[in-house]
Amino acid sequence: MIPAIPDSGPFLLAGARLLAGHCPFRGEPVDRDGFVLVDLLIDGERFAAVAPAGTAAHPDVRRVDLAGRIALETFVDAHTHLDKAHIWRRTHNPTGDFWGALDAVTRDREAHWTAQDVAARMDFCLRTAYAHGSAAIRTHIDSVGPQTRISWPVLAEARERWKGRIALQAAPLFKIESALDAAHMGHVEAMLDAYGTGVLGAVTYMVPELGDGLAVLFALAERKGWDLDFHVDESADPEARSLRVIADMALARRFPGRILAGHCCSLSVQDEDEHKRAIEAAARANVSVVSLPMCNLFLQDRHAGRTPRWRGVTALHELSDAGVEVMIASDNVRDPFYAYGDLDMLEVWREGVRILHLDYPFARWAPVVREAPARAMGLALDGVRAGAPADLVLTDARDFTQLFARPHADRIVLRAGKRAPPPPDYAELEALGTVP
Ligand SMILES: O=c1cc[nH]c(=O)[nH]1
Repeated sequence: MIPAIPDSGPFLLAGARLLAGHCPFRGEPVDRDGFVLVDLLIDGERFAAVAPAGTAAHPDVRRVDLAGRIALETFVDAHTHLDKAHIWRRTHNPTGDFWGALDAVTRDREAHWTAQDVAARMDFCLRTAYAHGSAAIRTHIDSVGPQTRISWPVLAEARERWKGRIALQAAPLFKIESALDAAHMGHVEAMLDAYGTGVLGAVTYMVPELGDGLAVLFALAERKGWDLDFHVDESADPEARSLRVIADMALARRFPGRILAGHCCSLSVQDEDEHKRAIEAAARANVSVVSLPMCNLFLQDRHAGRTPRWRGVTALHELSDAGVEVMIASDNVRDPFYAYGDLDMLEVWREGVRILHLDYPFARWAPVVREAPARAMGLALDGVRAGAPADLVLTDARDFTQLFARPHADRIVLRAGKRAPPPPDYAELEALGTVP
């Protein structure tokens, strides 16, 4: 059990196991998993000192002996859908596949997504993510028909309310064909101007309008100085090749912003030539890729009466080896696209390790839940160093297999030196009317 943490500082967390890459000093012994042992002095909201274990003796300060337990930095979740979350009991996915999800969400959105409904579910999500240790989140916002004008003000209000605790970004979500509809794009542009976070996006797949639709989005993003974030080739069809189309367009236009491509599932079922060409193009165009391992495992290769043979995830190792910035994220939570999940990046990491083999060595992949998504989102993170906010996720694990063997529901999330509240109770969802 993790020892009790004082309610107020100053206090010393002695003998914490911190990833060497997160440690502000060098020269201390690094263990087989890539951790160093450190002492962390916390005073008020900030770290007052970070020192090699055993060297920060403060006789007047309360000492908590972590005895080699792992202390992680907070997480960054670059791809979520806070506007859809927790609608499962109201509208489930009868087939469990992608098309069943799309149809169910459309029905639920048209019937229920008032500002109040979206705001309540979004706030539940943010409290959950905060409790699990996330400090930054990007959500996609379904921007279709009248929903566009309902959801964006809600997002802006949540963003303001969570400022300083969770950095919240958002990208609009609509089919790429809709980029050719001037009225639709007028609404999207107006909402992003008023309430957006400088990120434009859409869902891309192999429709005849793909090139023209992308050109509209690239041109708008260039004019506004926005980044781009796409849902790309979320499919088992090897002919789904929009990742390369996006990368080629970025190169041709010398796009100056950041581009994040989510899913890219079909990349891992393409023939060797196409697979290589797409990866090379993504690397040259500086397109980052976020894999959504839990949602892909749920939706992809699902056929009634047949056991799945494919994990559904993109070629993350090959992308990383080619120099593409790669990361993993939560994606959907208890909605028709994914029936489970809890905006818990430690769960995403644990499942990512298993589904995508993000181990051997574990530490090489640790940036996929923090540094890589932060770069893709353009965020500057405070690390563990004297003067920085005392933000940590304390666990009972002492090595990576202990970290990934258990869910660590007993973790202690420290934000600005104080223990974060636990995740909200599901009973709240009943009271919010999100459950029939
Ligand atoms: O919400 C969505 C939309 C598209 N694809 C997903 O995985 N989730």
